[in-house]
Amino acid sequence: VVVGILMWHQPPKHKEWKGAGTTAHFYEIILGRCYTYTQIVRPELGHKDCSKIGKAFTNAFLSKDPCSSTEQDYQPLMELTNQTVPCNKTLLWSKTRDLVHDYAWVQPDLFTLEDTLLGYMADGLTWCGDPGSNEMNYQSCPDWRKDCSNNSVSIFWNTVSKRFAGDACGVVHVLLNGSIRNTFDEKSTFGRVEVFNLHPEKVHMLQAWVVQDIRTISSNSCSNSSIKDLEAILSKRNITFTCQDNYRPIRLLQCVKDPEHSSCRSEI
Ligand SMILES: Nc1nc2c(c(=O)[nH]1)N1CN2[C@@H]2O[C@H](COP(=O)(O)OP(=O)(O)OC[C@H]3O[C@@H]1[C@H](O)[C@@H]3O)[C@@H](O)[C@H]2O
Repeated sequence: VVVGILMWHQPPKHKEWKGAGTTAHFYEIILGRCYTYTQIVRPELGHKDCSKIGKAFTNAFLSKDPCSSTEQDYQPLMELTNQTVPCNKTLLWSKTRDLVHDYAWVQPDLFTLEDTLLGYMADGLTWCGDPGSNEMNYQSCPDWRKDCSNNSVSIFWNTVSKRFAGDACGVVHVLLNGSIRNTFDEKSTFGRVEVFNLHPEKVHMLQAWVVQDIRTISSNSCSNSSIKDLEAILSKRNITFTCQDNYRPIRLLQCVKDPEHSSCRSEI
């Protein structure tokens, strides 16, 4: 009888992956973030059924192969979290995660994906399930490079990024990193998903702000060859492209963290 009870108590056997496992207390975190967002951060969004949204989120990946995740898996969740971003207020980014959120924090009328309900709920978390169990796999989840690219987390970000770009209108902004060789990376989510889901009949301009690390020598990174590639893609899609080097408000934000740097000493 003891052996039977011990066998019965065996934790579910999950497949071993090379990435970190589901974030501990995942369900409680997304539920709490949903209530925080809808009741405190953006109450103007109106009532959302957070328990339904939480269930739709976990149902998107529980008991499913975490290497065969699809956009379809996330459709019920997407339908419960529709949100309109005002025209001219969409802010995309690539390889500038920290700086873009510092800037969005001081410019609350701009929306990065994290400033929408789904992005706010999922930011920084990991999650995956397992076909052989109805439990989350807290031990490991697929790594994008070492296991598979169609994993639960990557497909989620592709799906929500696609809708976020598709919903944009007016002038869209993107914050790019002028300190790396591929300032515009065609393989990034911005380059692969968002650029191609902007609707030319709604979005007439994409304005790029290219920022460089404050310690690197400032050169005109808007003339970077990868930026020319971005311009070519957009002109084929009938979207005007403009580029601004070291946009002053963002430069000032960088100087907050590095006030003694020579380029920060000019009069404000
Ligand atoms: N927490 C967030 N993650 C992501 C957002 C996002 O908005 N929030 N993403 C993607 N994303 C995930 O971040 C890394 C790559 O970033 P990184 O290599 O720095 O840049 P990406 O262009 O791939 O992605 C940023 C772009 O896509 C949306 C957001 O609206 C930005 O305009 C990759 O795993 C993506 O799946």
